[in-house]
Amino acid sequence: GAQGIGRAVVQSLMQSRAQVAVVDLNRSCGDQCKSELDSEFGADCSIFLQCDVTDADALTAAFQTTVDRFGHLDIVINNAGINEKNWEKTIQVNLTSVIKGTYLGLEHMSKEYGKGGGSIINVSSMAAFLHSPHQPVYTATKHGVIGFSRAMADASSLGGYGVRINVLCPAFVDTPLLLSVEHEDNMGKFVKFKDDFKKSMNHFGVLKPSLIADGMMMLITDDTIHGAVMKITCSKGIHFHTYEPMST
Ligand SMILES: NC(=O)C1=CN([C@@H]2O[C@H](COP(=O)(O)OP(=O)(O)OC[C@H]3O[C@@H](n4cnc5c(N)ncnc54)[C@H](O)[C@@H]3O)[C@@H](O)[C@H]2O)C=CC1
Ligand SMILES: CCCCC/C=C\C=C\C(=O)C/C=C\C/C=C\CCCC(=O)O
Repeated sequence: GAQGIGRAVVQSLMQSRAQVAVVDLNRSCGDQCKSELDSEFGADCSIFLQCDVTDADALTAAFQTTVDRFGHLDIVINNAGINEKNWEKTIQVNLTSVIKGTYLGLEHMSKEYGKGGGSIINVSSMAAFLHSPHQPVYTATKHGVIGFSRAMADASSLGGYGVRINVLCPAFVDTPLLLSVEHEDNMGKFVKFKDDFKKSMNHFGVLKPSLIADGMMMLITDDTIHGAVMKITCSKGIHFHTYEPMST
């Protein structure tokens, strides 16, 4: 992502000397991000690929271009997310593309395909632990990201893929996405709940994108973390969700 949480994560990755492909639909935002990265880190360390993640062929090509440019892939972050009145599109971006991005990441990193392993982080939300009236379809997609990612993490363990798969669930973060709550195009009929949504933001507080990047770097660098669901909130900071063990 060229803005918001994605932009903060790119900054942290590049400060850690990673080479990064920034994939985003928004060309002007991507060009600005690339020019900032070139000034700070040099032009060879990043590429910007304009791509709609819901276009399966374009996403496949973006992965291939990244591997062609940098030689191999170690980390995939499926971060794109929207909240739109067009709820089917919301599902395509927030869930279907996360699944596609995970499968493509595995094609390029899994030992099953003779590759060297890696790390995939899928971005969900604390909305997956609430059932607020402001965003039913957005909430459903974020539940879906957790279910899919945990199941794929188990598949990776069982199949010896050598790929860690984790989920990151932020509470409210100060990014342009929060502004969507004001717009009927985004909220549809739920726009009438916007004041309630803002009350919830005031109650729970709003996080800085840099803290989400810190959590992301923890998931990337700690190779003991696999199948985990990281939550980041104002009250508890970076912590992990705990699940009841399955009955035997
Ligand atoms: N901001 C918040 O309060 C929270 C955000 N999240 C999640 O974090 C992720 C990032 O969100 P933010 O940075 O806040 O949003 P943002 O709106 O600032 O950035 C999202 C980026 O995704 C890109 N994008 C949207 N549709 C795309 C598509 N079809 N193909 C490619 N790129 C596309 C946008 O151009 C934008 O650069 C999302 O998955 C969001 O659901 C989770 C919890 C809280
Ligand atoms: C109203 C729809 C807008 C959807 C897109 C905008 C914002 C997205 C926000 C989130 O994903 C986060 C949503 C809900 C969780 C927020 C806070 C919970 C904190 C719980 C706690 O601190 O214990």
